[in-house]
Amino acid sequence: MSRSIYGGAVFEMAKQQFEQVANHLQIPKMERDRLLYPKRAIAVSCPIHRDDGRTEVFQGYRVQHHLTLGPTKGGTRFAPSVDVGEVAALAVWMSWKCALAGLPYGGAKGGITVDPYTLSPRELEALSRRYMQEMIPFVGPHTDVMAPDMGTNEQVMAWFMDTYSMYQGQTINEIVTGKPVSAGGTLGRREATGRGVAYLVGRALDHLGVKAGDATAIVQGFGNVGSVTAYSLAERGVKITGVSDHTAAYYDPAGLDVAELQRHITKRGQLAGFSSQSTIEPSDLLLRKCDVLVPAAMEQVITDQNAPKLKCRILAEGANGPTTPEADAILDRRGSEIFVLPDILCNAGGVIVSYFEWVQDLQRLFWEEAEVFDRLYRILERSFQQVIARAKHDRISHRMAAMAIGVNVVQSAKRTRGLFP
Ligand SMILES: NC(=O)C1=CN([C@@H]2O[C@H](COP(=O)(O)OP(=O)(O)OC[C@H]3O[C@@H](n4cnc5c(N)ncnc54)[C@H](O)[C@@H]3O)[C@@H](O)[C@H]2O)C=CC1
Ligand SMILES: O=C(O)CCC(=O)C(=O)O
Repeated sequence: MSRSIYGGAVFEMAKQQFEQVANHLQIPKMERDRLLYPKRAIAVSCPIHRDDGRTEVFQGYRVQHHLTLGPTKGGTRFAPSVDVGEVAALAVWMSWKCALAGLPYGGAKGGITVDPYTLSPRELEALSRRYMQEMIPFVGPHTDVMAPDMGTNEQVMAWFMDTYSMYQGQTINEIVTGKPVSAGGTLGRREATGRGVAYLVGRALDHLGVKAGDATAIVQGFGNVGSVTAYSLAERGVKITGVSDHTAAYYDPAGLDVAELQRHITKRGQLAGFSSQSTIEPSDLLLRKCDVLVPAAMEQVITDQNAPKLKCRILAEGANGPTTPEADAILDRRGSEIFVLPDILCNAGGVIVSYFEWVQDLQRLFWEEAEVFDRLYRILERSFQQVIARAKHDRISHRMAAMAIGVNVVQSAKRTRGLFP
């Protein structure tokens, strides 16, 4: 690629990971740009009226990585960090994630550069609707299907679906996933990512011969992924000793009450103010001793600075891209000390159940919750087994194995369709 619009540390990280796996797979140089660089990137300006009467314009993006296997699929992030590079990296990771799980999708991701915590509910609705309105020419149930990510939720998905449907003159549920059940969503999507993380942690504990009832876990981020992961791990008997969000971090070796934490969040909207006794420095949280460490917030929180000091047995990546390549190299050197569940495997529960939601919407035929989770766990189990086997066979890390499987799927589909070069 001569010059690209994709810059920044997060895209560099996705690129570095891809180059490593491409070297391992001996992918010819001329094929690499085709696999890595996104098909399309859309940038839009979203003006809204603020509650104080001002007009403010927010920048929005959507990056569609490849359309080789079907429509593109991925979440929409509302966060101050959002830029085209971050969104592109997340779209690339979505592609490897969908391919590893065997879903008929390419990856996409979108977002708005905004701190959603500073918006009133009316402003959030106006911005969500304006963003979808601007995206209408570029998305569709068979082109690109959005879903939630950081800073967005079921309500935002309902506004997206409603805005798109109003412009089409009919209800089109299948334009987004992660909707409320009352607006054509599926049972289980809200919990899918966190329950998937907990399922895979259970499998990793089995692998290490550790009983869930003897294990402890620390979870960074207490939003959709973090809170459901904490809850589901606690249900499996794991003691939750640490949690954090963007406002506070708590650690108690005796265990924290996840239901209490959830009630506090529902009331206050943030973890701050939960307890004065167990409060600790957020940066310390990741370094506390535990069996399972779950980063479930931002990218690049496990770095070359803290990777040598991690005291966990399992690193379960609920977040996308929490571990930098430099940290990965350190974890590799630490060998079997830390069992890594890489992001594209660990947090795939969300997009897998999104796929189920899309299928149900297209068919207008809805499943029982038990069927959703039974099918989810079967796919996760297959992916887990494939990653473990590939890592062992090729003598590579779990991340490289997961990516190798995903990249191979996309590469072979491109070759078969004749889209290369
Ligand atoms: N929502 C989903 O279905 C999926 C989300 N993910 C990934 O999981 C991660 C979290 O996403 P969601 O839970 O959906 O977002 P969310 O918006 O529901 O929650 C994010 C959480 O992270 C916390 N947070 C933000 N900055 C932080 C910081 N500096 N330190 C500690 N906590 C911080 C927030 O306070 C909040 O508790 C992201 O990386 C996202 O891309 C991955 C797969 C699916
Ligand atoms: O549910 C989806 O379609 C995508 C979820 C997502 O954004 C992710 O897996 O990172």
